[in-house]
Amino acid sequence: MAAEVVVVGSCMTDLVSLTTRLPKAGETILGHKFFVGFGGKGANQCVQSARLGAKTSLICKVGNDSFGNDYVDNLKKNSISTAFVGQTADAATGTASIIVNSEGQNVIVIVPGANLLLNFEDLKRASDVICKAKVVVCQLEITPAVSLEALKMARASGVKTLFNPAPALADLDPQFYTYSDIFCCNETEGTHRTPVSCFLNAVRKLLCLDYASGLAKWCNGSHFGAEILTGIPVGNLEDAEKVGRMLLERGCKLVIVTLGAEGCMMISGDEPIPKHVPAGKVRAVDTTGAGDSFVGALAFYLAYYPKLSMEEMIRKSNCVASVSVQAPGTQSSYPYRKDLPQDLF
Ligand SMILES: Nc1ncnc2c1ncn2[C@@H]1O[C@H](COP(=O)(O)OP(=O)(O)OP(=O)(O)O)[C@@H](O)[C@H]1O
Ligand SMILES: [K+]
Repeated sequence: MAAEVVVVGSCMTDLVSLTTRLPKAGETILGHKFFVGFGGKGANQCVQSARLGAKTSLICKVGNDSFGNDYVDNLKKNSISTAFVGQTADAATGTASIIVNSEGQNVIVIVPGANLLLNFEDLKRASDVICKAKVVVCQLEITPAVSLEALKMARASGVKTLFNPAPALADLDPQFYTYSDIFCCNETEGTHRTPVSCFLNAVRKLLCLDYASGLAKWCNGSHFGAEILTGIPVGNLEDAEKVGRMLLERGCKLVIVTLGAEGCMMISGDEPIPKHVPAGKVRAVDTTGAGDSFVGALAFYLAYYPKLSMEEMIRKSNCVASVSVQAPGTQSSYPYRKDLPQDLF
């Protein structure tokens, strides 16, 4: 049976070492803890969608190495089709190597590796699954031209396209706006949290195994945002509305700006008056990966509950993402359908 939600995107292995201080150039120091986690925006979003019950397929590329093998196992454990997960001998599985000291400072090296080898040929091979999907979801952690091509293939078959422009590119190809049915970006870092507070929350929960990819994005400044796309810093709802209008003018049909604890702002050509869809009040322990939880949930609702209003889909996706912020880590914090209030389904 065809997958209803198809994600074309990244897989990253997070390699995290905790030390008391950061090493100087040429120095060797001892760390006190090491852990490995599963990350990458494409995989994260696909995992959240699958955990809500969506039939999913991830189109991605990992290395022909132990990290790649482990990642394929992780996807299978989440009931995701790996029919179009390529393994290449030409690059290693994408990694984020992160060293964090006890003050929360870090050094990070991201090697996208195999993610950047996902190519047009791979999409062609998967064209049947892309064209039969209900929703195709893309981000920017693979070669942007490949994401754009996937959106075009989906659009040509009348498949709904959900695009999450993360991490942000200042010079995003304008075709991304016109080929996105739903363009879902976050605000730029607001006052509701900082990378360091986000990180400290995560470290307090040392049991977490896979927060690092998200952390890496916060800390290396590649965290995408409405601000990077439009030049407008989003500090409040009005700013978010301005950003939404600007993105609509660039050709998007519907724009969602996620606002952390404040939920989301949505605006569309059909409903040009911006609408705030608040999230419920929860005690957040680690917001890492919330954006991917939201996008994965939205893809699920678009595919399985197409008759719901967009506002209702966003409200439900807010509920799912707000559960993820109450647990440490990224994929490890994503809820399963059985653990959620059944009125979400
Ligand atoms: N503190 C919070 N309380 C409740 N819900 C939250 C909170 N933080 C995030 N969320 C939910 O998660 C969604 C996405 O959050 P956010 O806007 O922070 O995305 P993001 O910046 O892409 O996150 P990240 O980069 O950490 O994955 C929000 O729209 C909301 O539904
Ligand atoms: K989390």
